[in-house]
Amino acid sequence: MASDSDHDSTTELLDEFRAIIARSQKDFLFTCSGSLSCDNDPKASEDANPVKDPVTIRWDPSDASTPASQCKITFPADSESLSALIGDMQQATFGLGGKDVLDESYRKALKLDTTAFSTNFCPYTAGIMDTVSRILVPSVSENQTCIVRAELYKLNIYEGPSGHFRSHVDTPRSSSQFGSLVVCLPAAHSGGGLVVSHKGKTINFDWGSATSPAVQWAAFYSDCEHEVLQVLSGQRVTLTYNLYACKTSPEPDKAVLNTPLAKHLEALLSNDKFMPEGGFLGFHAAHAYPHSSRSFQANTKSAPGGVPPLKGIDHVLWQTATALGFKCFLRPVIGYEAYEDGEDESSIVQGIGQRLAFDTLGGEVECLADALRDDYLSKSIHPEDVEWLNHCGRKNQEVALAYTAYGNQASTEYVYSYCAILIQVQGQGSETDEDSDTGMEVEPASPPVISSAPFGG
Ligand SMILES: O=C(O)CCC(=O)C(=O)O
Ligand SMILES: [Fe+2]
Repeated sequence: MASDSDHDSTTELLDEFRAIIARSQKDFLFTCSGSLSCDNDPKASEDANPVKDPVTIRWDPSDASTPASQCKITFPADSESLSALIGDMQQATFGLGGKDVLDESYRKALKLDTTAFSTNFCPYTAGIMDTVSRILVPSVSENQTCIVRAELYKLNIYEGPSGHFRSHVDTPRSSSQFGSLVVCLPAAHSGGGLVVSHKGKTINFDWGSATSPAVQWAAFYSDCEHEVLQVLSGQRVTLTYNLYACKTSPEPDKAVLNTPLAKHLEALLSNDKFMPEGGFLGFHAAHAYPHSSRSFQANTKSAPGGVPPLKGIDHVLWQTATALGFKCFLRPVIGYEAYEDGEDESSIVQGIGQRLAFDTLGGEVECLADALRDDYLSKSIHPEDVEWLNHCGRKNQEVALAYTAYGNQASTEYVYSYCAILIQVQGQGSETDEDSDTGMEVEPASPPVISSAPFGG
């Protein structure tokens, strides 16, 4: 039996580790940005001015008799030259509860799909993807390669005086999508700031206030809420891209073991007085992750229960625990209504789902939590059996599984899930048998590998 002093020493270790996690969490960025000058200064070096050729867009005219020469625009562009393009664009919709909706009070913007336009702008040659990989796709060791891919999604124009897009998250197109990239082309406008928020922090990218022509951009984790404020005048022209990541090596990154976080986690987990009966050390993930249906996964090559690319502190904690030899699970945290025996009033309690993919994902967001609860909550572990490193940080009602109520596209295949990372502690007396019943489905291979990246949606 554990004595009082054993208990005190493990409590102290656990509290220290909680403090380290809380501090580290603040260090992680959720967005990055840049500006590429379009001043054609012949003296500027290529590094300082990577957008050498003017950015050009060519598009399909809505009237087939319009000559191709009139369906081309070069940036920086003024209102007059943008008018032909604007005339050939359609109103942009957004996703709400699995349906595409046109509602100008929520989103007023024009769009062209990638089937209807092409551009010479390339985020790789412009150096944007290097910055995005460095900042948003956390470090991988030399023996790990990570493929980061940007897929052009839309051309949008938000026009003054009323273009805007209210708060939403970007609908995940596959479990390997981690982010979104917005590239704002040089065209005069005012207002229209892109405001990105995460855990109480907010950043406003106000591209309309640039004093000289530039291609300005921002990338962010696509589960972060964001909005386009009202454009007051002019035209705000953007290219949007979906960002995908795929780690190709199953090796945990040993470099993470040199951090204070790793030293403390090791001290805690190697202390045989800590959770002597075994159990789980849990962390309410800083980010939400795509939750997909098994039938959808069966049709793609992504493995059921596969772990999506983790973001920020979530990635670091996972890497650290796996590099220390512990098994980790990424699981949805579900809020559901429960009735106490003999009570008439229900209360919202949290449950941990058995896996991050389930059988009956439908279009109706409301059905999702119910379906999940019925599908596998009964078999899963209870949150009270977990030693938590942090609080959930959301009001109980918001712990609901999916929150793509407002997305930028309708989806019935992927929604985001609030998640927990669970680190399995074996305990002294507990079985070490791989097949011991944890109440959890085992991940394939060594997460966070995605064995075959389902690039694209
Ligand atoms: O134009 C922007 O800055 C962002 C647009 C956006 O959020 C979207 O298309 O989903
Ligand atoms: Fe968006």
